[in-house]
Amino acid sequence: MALNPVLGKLVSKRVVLASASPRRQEILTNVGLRFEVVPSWFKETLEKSSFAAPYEYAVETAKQKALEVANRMHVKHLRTPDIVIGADTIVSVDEQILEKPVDKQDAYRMLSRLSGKEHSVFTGVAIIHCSSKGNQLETEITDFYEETKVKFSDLSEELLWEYIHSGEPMDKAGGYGIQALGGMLVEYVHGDFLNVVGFPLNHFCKKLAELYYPPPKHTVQHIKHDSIPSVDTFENLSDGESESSNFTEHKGAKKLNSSSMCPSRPVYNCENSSSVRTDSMVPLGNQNGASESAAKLPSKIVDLMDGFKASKALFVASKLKVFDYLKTKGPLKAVDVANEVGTSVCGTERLLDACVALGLLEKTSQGYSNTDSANTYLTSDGEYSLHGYIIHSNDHLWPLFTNLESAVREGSRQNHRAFGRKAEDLFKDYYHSQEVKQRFMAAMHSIAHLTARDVATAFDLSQFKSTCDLGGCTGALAHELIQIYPNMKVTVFDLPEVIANISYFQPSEQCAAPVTFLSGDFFKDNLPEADLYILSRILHDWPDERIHVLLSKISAVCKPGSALLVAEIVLDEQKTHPARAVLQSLSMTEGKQRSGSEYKQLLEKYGFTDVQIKITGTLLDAVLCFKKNLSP
Ligand SMILES: O=c1[nH]cc([C@@H]2O[C@H](COP(=O)(O)OP(=O)(O)OP(=O)(O)O)[C@@H](O)[C@H]2O)c(=O)[nH]1
Repeated sequence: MALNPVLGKLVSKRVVLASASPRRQEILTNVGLRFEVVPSWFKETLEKSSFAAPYEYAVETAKQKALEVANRMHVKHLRTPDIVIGADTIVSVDEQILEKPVDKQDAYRMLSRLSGKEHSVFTGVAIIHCSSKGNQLETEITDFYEETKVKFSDLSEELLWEYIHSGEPMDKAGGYGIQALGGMLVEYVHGDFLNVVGFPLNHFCKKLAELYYPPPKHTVQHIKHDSIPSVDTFENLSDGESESSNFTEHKGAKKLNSSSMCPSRPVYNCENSSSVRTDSMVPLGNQNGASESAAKLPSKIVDLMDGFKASKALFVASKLKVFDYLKTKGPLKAVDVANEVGTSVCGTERLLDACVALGLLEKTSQGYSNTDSANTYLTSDGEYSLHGYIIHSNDHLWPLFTNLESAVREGSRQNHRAFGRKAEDLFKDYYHSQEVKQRFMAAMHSIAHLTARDVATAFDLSQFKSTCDLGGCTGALAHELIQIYPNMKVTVFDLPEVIANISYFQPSEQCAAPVTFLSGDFFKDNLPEADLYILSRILHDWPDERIHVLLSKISAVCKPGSALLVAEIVLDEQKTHPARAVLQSLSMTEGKQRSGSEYKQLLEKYGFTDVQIKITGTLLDAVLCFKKNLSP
């Protein structure tokens, strides 16, 4: 399925997501959908026992959430949205519906019920197309649901309470978040993972494709608005239901006026996870008079045009420590954030709204708060904080990239233009100013910490008893190695100026076998003895002459059978992917990014054999090679 054209159909429309769920916002933002967030005020209080099946409850709740927002926006004389999307996620186990726990005891009740069993997660979704006729809101509703089966392991009391005390269960259906710590409870998932997280993206795209690219006319089964629905799509409407506006909706499955907002017993059967109304809909592409042959929006190019604004919004919010304040004090109104960070209220409000649009923050009537990923990655003390690298990107890379045109024209680094200092002084700069040095170390630490597990586990390194991480900076990778290979002794070898500043970055709990830090210059000084040497994110930075010095030294000190692990982004053979590596090259360091065959060739030149390359699919790939045994 070509996704972009489907989502592209929504580009010119005012799309509203009637949900406060940061996960839903993130899932839709990630695929490039542009939308406003207007959380629904609909209370999830429909009588569960009146629904024949749990998914009917989820679909009806999703619909009522979306209708409440559509109606509110219309009544308030705001511009009526074109499309409102509502969703509701529930867990069903032993014929019970579980929603979000109200407190820790409730979370305990839910999780212990799920322990050791398979359950179903249903997300109901409603897509409401709105239009205004006179003063009346008219809506066309498409709804569907998706089911995913999830099985939990047996959960011990201790694990259960530890998980509950993490706070994660509280805003999540069934009391767990499969995308985070809750993932550890799960034995298997059958079906759409994102459906469990809160939004069945795949089914949603298929639904949009059905709506916007209907099958050729002769295959469409038109249902006349006044026709009697067929028995397999509608349940008996006569059991006590009057012919209310809801009845009209279900009978005709088309137009609703705004008075049909009240939830009432569902009267239709949404079997087969697809709305009974869909087939009867007019192809929407033609509704606003928009021609099908109109130029398709080049969403990728539009995103690239806006990309720098998005990056800068992230950088500025990070620099102002917005995410830190919101983590400890949120939700906060724009004026409170402005007071905390000492900025203008109007500027801050725009910045915060931009962060919401980018999926970094969420906005509710109480104010702005962090999304889960902002707490993890954007706060300066987040578990996998990228704060250091973001500040480095703003303060160092941004000025360099501002001069990219000159860099390309001249084929050289632009430090002199960006910072008034020559490129050769780069490292002197880093280590002479305490502030710049710490910023640089924080940047290196954040990436090293985030990638440490991928690098440490790319190959089984348990055979190596001693490892030396050359240029290992704060020891983020070294600490991870010790965690994974408890028998390994790890030394970090780096410049004295670096080693003098590592204390801030050490993990709080003391590891049983601590990392050894040794000062030295790997171009000049003797290297410590080790079975395994590591060069993580080093080679791409240096010119060939320096690499020659370094690899010759490592090769000389390596005993036969010892190994070298190189962690870098490995380019494809065309040297155009991954984009991160190619874009990094634009900063015009004297070093270069290499393909797998180039690394192989380079390492073999220095006496290493059996070169194995592991493309991890994450931020860093790994290359392992062994020092050749001497010929007999
Ligand atoms: O594994 C996961 N399961 C569920 C979730 C999140 O749980 C909630 C479900 O609640 P609901 O559908 O009622 O949605 P709300 O968050 O209340 O937002 P609305 O404004 O749309 O009502 C949902 O946020 C899921 O994302 C999860 O994160 N992981």
